[in-house]
Amino acid sequence: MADLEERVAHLEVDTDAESSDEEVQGPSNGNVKSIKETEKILEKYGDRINTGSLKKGQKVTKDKANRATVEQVLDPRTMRFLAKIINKGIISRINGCISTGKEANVYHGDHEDKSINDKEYAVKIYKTSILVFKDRERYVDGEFRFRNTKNQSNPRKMVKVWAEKEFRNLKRLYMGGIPCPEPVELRSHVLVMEYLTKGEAQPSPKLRDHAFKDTDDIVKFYYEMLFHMRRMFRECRLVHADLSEYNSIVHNDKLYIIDVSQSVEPEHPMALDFLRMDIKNVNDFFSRKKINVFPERLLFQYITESCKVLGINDNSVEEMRRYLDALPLKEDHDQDVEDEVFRSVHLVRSLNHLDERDFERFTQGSVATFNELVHDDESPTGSESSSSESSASESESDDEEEDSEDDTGEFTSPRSPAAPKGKKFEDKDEKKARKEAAKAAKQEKRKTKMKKHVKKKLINKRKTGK
Ligand SMILES: Nc1ncnc2c1ncn2[C@@H]1O[C@H](COP(=O)(O)OP(=O)(O)OP(=O)(O)O)[C@@H](O)[C@H]1O
Ligand SMILES: [Mg+2]
Repeated sequence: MADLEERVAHLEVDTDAESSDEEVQGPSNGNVKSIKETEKILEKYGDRINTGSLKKGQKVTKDKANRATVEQVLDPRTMRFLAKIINKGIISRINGCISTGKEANVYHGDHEDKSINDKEYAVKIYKTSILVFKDRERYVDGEFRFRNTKNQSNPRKMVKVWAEKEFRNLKRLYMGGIPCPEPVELRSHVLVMEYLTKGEAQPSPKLRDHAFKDTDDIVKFYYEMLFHMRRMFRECRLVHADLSEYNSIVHNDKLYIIDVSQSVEPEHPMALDFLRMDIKNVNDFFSRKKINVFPERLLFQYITESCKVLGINDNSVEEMRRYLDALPLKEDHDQDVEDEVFRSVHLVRSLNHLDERDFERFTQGSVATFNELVHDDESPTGSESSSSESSASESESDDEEEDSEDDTGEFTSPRSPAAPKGKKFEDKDEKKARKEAAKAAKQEKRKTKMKKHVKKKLINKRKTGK
């Protein structure tokens, strides 16, 4: 690990140097000096940069025509940052583009002289188009680490923050031992990282394009994905927030996580919503591969709960696997409804995050708190971790009545308060009377309880109404 720390520790984000540099030189203010400077850079590097799509075994072309395209694709500022990266000796050329996304383009870079450096790099260059920003704000707002990000409307500043977020998040994953491209260098909105390749400069496939050998192979990658999600949350304190088969790569038969620019810390106001969406996306992909997946609520608990609560040791993949093996799989579509309800619950982190407006609904048991939500009566830990946050449901449910839904369509917490200790000393008659009263209350409640088929219709209506 020391070697790992060394290799990553020196990676300090030196965007400050850039920003001053950028302020002085910024060609956007069109001063003559910077235009001349750009000319010089293009002169020197233009023919070593190929922005066309990367072909198998393609070498960089030297022709002038290529320079024209470079000028179109890479603006002068980007060229300047690229020149710095080349000057630093990390790469000596860009061989082609491996992906053009809505947020960024990813290029393949390496060193012509393999004796100097035989590594290959992915160079991710972020776009500054405003329209992408709308989408990004919600991932930066509420992030403690980026609380001082001012002028979010300034695309150049925002794109730098976005690239810095990805760089820092990648570092956390890399240090946390989660397979991901090693972060190498960040210059403003240009991020250099390890290139995951299957040879001949070709990128290793996304999970979506991986040719699974058999069902065991599919289950293996499903488990690996879940291990990574838990480790990201527990060790790296990150929720990916855009996890899917598009943002994971199968490299050397292992699952790698990429594209962590939007990842947030668990304290982010929407972290738990993002996590539930990640769980849904992962489950959707693997169920399309025809394997039984786990209920989303149980996965949410698996990813977020401490080792103590789950009774596992995170350092043992065996124990993490055994825990999952013991979880009940989703059998039928009924549980799709449960998943849908789980996802629609308005989730507050804990009672002290409860807004005034929610308090009313909480006392009626129609808002779940994070702890309550992930536990049910069966789980051994239910009483332990939620006693502090037990819901105020009016009566104890002795029998296995399934979670009921009140008329707001909200999910009422399945958790009933842990039986007070003193009960075992109460006398027989009193206990009998209490049970009678509880039964009567339950009958009463059952009359207004939403029938399963109605719940289903309600959910479907919501679905089609989308
Ligand atoms: N380090 C890498 N090694 C190999 N391939 C990579 C690497 N990083 C990214 N890629 C490839 O480039 C694609 C886009 O990368 P990424 O998802 O990080 O960018 P993006 O801006 O989110 O693009 P998109 O909008 O398409 O998701 C990935 O799906 C992957 O195929
Ligand atoms: Mg992506």
